[in-house]
Amino acid sequence: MTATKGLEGIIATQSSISSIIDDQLTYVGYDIDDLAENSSFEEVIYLLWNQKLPNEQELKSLKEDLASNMELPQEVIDHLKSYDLSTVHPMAALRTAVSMLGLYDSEADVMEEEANKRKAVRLQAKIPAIVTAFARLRKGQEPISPKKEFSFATNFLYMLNGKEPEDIEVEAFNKALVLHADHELNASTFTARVCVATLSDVYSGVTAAIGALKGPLHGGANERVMKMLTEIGEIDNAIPYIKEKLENKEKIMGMGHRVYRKGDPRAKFLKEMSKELTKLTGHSKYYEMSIKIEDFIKEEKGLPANVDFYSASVYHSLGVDHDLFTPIFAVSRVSGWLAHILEQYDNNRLIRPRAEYVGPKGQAYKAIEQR
Ligand SMILES: CC(=O)SCCNC(=O)CCNC(=O)[C@H](O)C(C)(C)COP(=O)(O)OP(=O)(O)OC[C@H]1O[C@@H](n2cnc3c(N)ncnc32)[C@H](O)[C@@H]1OP(=O)(O)O
Ligand SMILES: O=C([O-])CC(=O)C(=O)O
Repeated sequence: MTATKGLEGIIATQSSISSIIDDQLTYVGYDIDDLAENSSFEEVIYLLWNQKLPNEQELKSLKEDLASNMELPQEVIDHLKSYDLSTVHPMAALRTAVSMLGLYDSEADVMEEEANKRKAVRLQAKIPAIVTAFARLRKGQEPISPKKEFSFATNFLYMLNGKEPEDIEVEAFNKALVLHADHELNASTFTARVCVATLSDVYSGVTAAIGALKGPLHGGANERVMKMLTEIGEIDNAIPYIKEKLENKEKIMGMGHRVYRKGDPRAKFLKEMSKELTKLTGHSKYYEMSIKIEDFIKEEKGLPANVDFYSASVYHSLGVDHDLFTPIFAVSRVSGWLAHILEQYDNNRLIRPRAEYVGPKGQAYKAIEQR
């Protein structure tokens, strides 16, 4: 038995949800380019959970279910208020609040398929409510209730900012949600599947996945991309800054990917949005800097930009606090986690790989006074 570091290239499960073949991403066989251009995030949620696109009635019903499940238990809001809001990272708050939601769901441990689907709707609806409630509470503002007539993307921006968003903001945010929704067996999705394969509950699976997404090598990279762009400050500083990082063997956030070698098909959409939105909001320098960094890293290291790279300047242009970038990733990716959790339950077997033992062998126990 020999271990493959980071399980690179290992096929760990079969799945009908999304695929990456020759650097192209599909959700249930639909090309991501097609979905990014045409679909609403709600359609994508339906697609991932049901392996088919919804008809008008099915979509209407899902939209109503989501909008009517966004209210949070008062206990969760009170709990958020009890944190030290000036220091707690929103991903840590989200991880804890999602775990807490399970305490107030009477079906939390009911393992029937229909009950799991109902919990999926509740989690998909309540995660944006947690993120926006946290964001408002730490600014001394009260959480805002969603509006039933609003789309998912509109409601998120409305609950965050307290005003109805512009069409261009909704369009960009909807597209970002579609692009981040699922990605085969990425680290957080794998975490969710490992967790529920023990027949643990949906809340445990999603809580575990949030923990995995939080790390800087995964979803946490988007916040760090913005930190990098802010530190660089001016376009002319970009290349010297990156050269120094590379000399110090530091990784450039938002660059590289375990699966994509030539390029991430989602990045072009985010790049285009970044160009448009940064221009509109007077933040073009972040787009210009990003281009320089992308070209330089491609040339020097042969590494492409990943989904986190241009999403940073997109969210910045939408006026989102930088530490909310990864929670926003979770708002979208939970749709994929839930699809994978349902798929795992549907054809479950405990996930339990082996380790190649490389430690010492044949040691004789010594009494403590002889060590
Ligand atoms: C939504 C997502 O999760 S997308 C990924 C988000 N993460 C990031 O953007 C963080 C930065 N990127 C990375 O750390 C990596 O590219 C990963 C973790 C995403 C993928 O990594 P892997 O394919 O496993 O590559 P690994 O980390 O083993 O690196 C292989 C080589 O490429 C280099 N490399 C990989 N990514 C980068 C990077 N972003 N900057 C500089 N060098 C890099 C490594 O230093 C290493 O070089 P070496 O062989 O000379 O030591
Ligand atoms: O797939 C991965 O390794 C990382 C990820 O989640 C993504 O790119 O969306």
